[in-house]
Amino acid sequence: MNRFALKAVAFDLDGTLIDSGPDLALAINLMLEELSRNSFDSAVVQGWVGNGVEVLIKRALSGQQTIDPNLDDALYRDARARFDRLYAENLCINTKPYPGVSETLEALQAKQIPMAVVTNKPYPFTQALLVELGFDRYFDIVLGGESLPKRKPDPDPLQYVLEKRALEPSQMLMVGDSRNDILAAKAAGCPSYAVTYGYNYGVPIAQSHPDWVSDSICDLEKLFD
Ligand SMILES: O=C(O)COP(=O)(O)O
Ligand SMILES: [Mg+2]
Repeated sequence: MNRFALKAVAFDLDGTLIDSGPDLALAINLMLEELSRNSFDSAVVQGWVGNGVEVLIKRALSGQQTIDPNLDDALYRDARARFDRLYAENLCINTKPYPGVSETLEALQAKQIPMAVVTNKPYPFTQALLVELGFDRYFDIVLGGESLPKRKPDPDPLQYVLEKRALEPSQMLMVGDSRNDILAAKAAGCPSYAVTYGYNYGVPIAQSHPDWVSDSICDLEKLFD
């Protein structure tokens, strides 16, 4: 992979820039409680993060990673309304940036590297968290999981950013924690950098064959020297 071609970065959010899993699990368990359903260990719920809120809620209602094909749509819609309220109320209780994230964003901005957020998290939660954590000033493009008709692992959100920036796929690095990020990057033709600390359904991210894999986001900045 020719790192010298790199001119821009697209970052995943949950599990890459911020450890939002505990607050997502809290909101899911409060939602399940309101629906008089059993709650789950935070770690179990965090293992279901990565395909957006609809899939997360459907997994929670199914009680497992594989969504029950007979899940009632009215139940989902009721649960979604409850989750949206409960997560908005508990958005940033325990959510914090991973080590090295602030320094990396600062260093890339100093190098004038354009940065985008491409997340499967709904846009309103994404934007509110970026503002709350003081990260919104780093990103001129922020796409949520419901911003476009298709989300990661489809390449569409990355292609949208490439078009806006008039860049070739090889010029934009996708940075993520889950196989959906790496699949989206490969489908768009973008190189990918995976961090090992996020949420990837308990599977090592190296199995998705990113171009770079690291325990830390700090190594990323050196690719832009
Ligand atoms: O909300 C999710 O399911 C995951 O969000 P992410 O794409 O930022 O990891
Ligand atoms: Mg993620």
